[in-house]
Amino acid sequence: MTANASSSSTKKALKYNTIVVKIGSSLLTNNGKGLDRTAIYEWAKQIAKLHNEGYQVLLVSSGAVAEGVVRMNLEERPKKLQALQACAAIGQMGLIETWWSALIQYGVQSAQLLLTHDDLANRNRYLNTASTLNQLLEWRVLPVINENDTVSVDEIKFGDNDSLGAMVAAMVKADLYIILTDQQGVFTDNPRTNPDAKLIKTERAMADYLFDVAGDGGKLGRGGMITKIRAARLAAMGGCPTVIVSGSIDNVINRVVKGESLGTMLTTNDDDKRIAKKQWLAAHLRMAGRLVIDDGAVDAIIKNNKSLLPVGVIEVQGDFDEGDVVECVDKAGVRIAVGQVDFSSSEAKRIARKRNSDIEAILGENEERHVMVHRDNMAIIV
Ligand SMILES: Nc1ncnc2c1ncn2[C@@H]1O[C@H](COP(=O)(O)OP(=O)(O)O)[C@@H](O)[C@H]1O
Ligand SMILES: N[C@@H](CCC(=O)OP(=O)(O)O)C(=O)O
Repeated sequence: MTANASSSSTKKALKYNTIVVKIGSSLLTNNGKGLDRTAIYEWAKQIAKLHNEGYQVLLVSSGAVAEGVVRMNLEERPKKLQALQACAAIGQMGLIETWWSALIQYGVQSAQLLLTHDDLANRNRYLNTASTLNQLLEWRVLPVINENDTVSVDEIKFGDNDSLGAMVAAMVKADLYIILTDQQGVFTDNPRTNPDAKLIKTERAMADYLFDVAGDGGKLGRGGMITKIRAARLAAMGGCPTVIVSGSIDNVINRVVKGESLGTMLTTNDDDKRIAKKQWLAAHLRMAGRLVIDDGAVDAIIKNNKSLLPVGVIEVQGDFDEGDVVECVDKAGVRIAVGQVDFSSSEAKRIARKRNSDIEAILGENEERHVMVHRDNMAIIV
């Protein structure tokens, strides 16, 4: 991300440059009585301080539905999707108005971004979103992000803001993702039901046992600890560590950013990045296209852990861009792998079955790409 010129000298000394802070419904809402404005003003103060010190802070804020429920005097969170969406539309007004008023007190201008999963999965929309975010950060405007609940249905929704925050962290190459919640961090069991549960201070985001200890959320939030662990893994894929911590601790955001050990730190390293990427690919539901590959390519991928080269591609199906996730199937149509393709579908069609030495002649001089799907960007399925 582009740094603000005036703050670049400060930034060099900072441990973290770009930070995504996510605040969940269970914290933002005053025990079901609408937005906790006092708490929001307190977090705004902390965030503004970091922003004014030269950090790039992005905020992912839940709370729209919970605020909508209160504004409509409903007894409880509705079950029907359209009523939830309507509540979100009502509550989002209050949410963004509160954040704007709180941040502007400290001279921090803010902007609202409402995103869906599709906006980040579709390459064109991803690039548009990324360039808007870039422009806002360059102007030193603080993005306040929530899911676009109006258009979110199963297929295109994040379902929880924990993963939305992680995707944003990956997009801006954040160096820290902070999830504020209503517990001290991740415990060895749900602390609501087990008073003997112990706080986990630090762990690899990819540690599998975390899924065994993480349970569901409370009444107002939805995802619970499971979605936070999943989100930390998504962030890990981009090399970004996650801290899950209580939003009620005094000056918590600044203290975590300054390196104090609070809550649970979920770390990542290069190996974990690779594992997380492969898991993310394997979990991908919507394929942008399909590459039919020959037997030699199947062997190279499965037995020899090689990348897929254009020469092994028999047929290219679908309309996709460079970087999209496609499936690789054998001649019988059996899925062998999924991966991020290095060429658009129109380019891929022109170089299918061609040797690497022919690619420059087909796609133009100085063409440096020669791998259809790199093994680091591929998850083997069989
Ligand atoms: N192992 C665990 N450690 C901590 N909290 C847990 C654990 N398992 C389940 N939880 C639950 O997750 C809740 C936080 O998730 P959630 O209610 O979705 O909050 P938010 O609105 O902040 O996203 C906690 O209140 C707690 O009841
Ligand atoms: N977009 C929804 C977010 C719901 C949600 O995921 O909440 P949480 O699990 O508390 O972060 C809202 O603003 O109400």
